[in-house]
Amino acid sequence: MIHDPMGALVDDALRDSCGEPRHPERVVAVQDHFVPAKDIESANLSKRLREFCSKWGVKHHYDVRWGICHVVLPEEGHAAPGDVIVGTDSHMPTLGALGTFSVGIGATEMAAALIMGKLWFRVPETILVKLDGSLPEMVFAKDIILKLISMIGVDGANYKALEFNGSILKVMEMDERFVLTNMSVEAGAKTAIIPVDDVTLSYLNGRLRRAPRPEYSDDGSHSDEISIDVSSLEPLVAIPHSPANVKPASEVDAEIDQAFIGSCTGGRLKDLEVAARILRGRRVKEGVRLIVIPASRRIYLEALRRGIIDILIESGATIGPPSCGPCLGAHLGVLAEGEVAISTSNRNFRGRMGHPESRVYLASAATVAASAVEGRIVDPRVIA
Ligand SMILES: CC(C)[C@H](C(=O)O)[C@@H](O)C(=O)O
Ligand code: SF4
Repeated sequence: MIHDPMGALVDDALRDSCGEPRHPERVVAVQDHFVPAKDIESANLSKRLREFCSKWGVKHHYDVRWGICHVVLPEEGHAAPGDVIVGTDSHMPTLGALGTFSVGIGATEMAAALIMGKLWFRVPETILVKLDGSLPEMVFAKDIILKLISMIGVDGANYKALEFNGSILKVMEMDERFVLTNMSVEAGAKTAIIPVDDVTLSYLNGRLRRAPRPEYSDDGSHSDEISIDVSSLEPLVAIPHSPANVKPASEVDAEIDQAFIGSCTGGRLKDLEVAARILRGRRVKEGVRLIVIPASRRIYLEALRRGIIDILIESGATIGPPSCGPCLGAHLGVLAEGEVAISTSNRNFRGRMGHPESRVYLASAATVAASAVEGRIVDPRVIA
């Protein structure tokens, strides 16, 4: 997978190596970060990726409108259990929720992978993360993964694989599973995986382009094990400037300027649905900007059909086109100096969503929606 911010670099690296893609039919290109183009530089990047695709015969090219790569690949059937997938984005492990081995790589490695059709990896050790219990009201996968990151730290899983298992997975839908694998990266994980089960197979039904070949861990193959009883969790927030800096939402005291519901870990249908449940019949606080960006056009369409978008707009939200949007401070909601945002995205590093003196808090869609109503960070159970 190659996307718009990296396509030009991959093209340069290919040219420097005098090579060409061996299997263009295995390449997927997605225009998602700076779309629709926000300035001349991003327009040029998008153009370079388009030219790359036509030059090398890359047919799976998802241009402006399709959505974010980590959402589009699974939706369009490009991630099958057992696949080894590489992509020029750090959140590639998201696809591990479908039982793939998926990792992020740089442009030169991508050039090598394209030319050779293979890459070298050291097999990562696997930490088993056992999630048992039952999720309390208004507690979601985002709260579970924030809890895990706070327990092991931003380097706690460096070059390791995180495997999620336990009784909670049996009742966890795909939209939530992707949140766990996506944000494993924020704990340093090389990749993440969830064993393929009926939930995976029913999600894949009708989408897949090839037969699934699920792989399962051997007994005793994990280097470590972490258990979390999710019954004891409450809505959590990562406070600036680290995803490991986690506190209960009820203990955070912060007024907000902007609330963002979107990104590859917070713009799925489930997130929009949960937000609409809270925002129905309520108004976003005067002075707060609520920006909602469905992570793909399929999600956008489904949210329209279900009346979710109406509820969000009536509450005062602005809806943006499927893209990464403000997640990396690119466009559609960049923060000014001193501004504070709460966001369903995955990173709150200094300056991530705009000015270095802005502050970003991370939370579930429920916590973000409730905070938009109150104008300050709150535990969503106070208004749910
Ligand atoms: C721009 C891209 C290379 C980057 C990444 O690899 O993660 C982005 O998606 C991010 O989330 O910071
Ligand atoms: S939504 Fe954010 S985290 Fe995800 S790929 Fe885009 S910029 Fe990266």
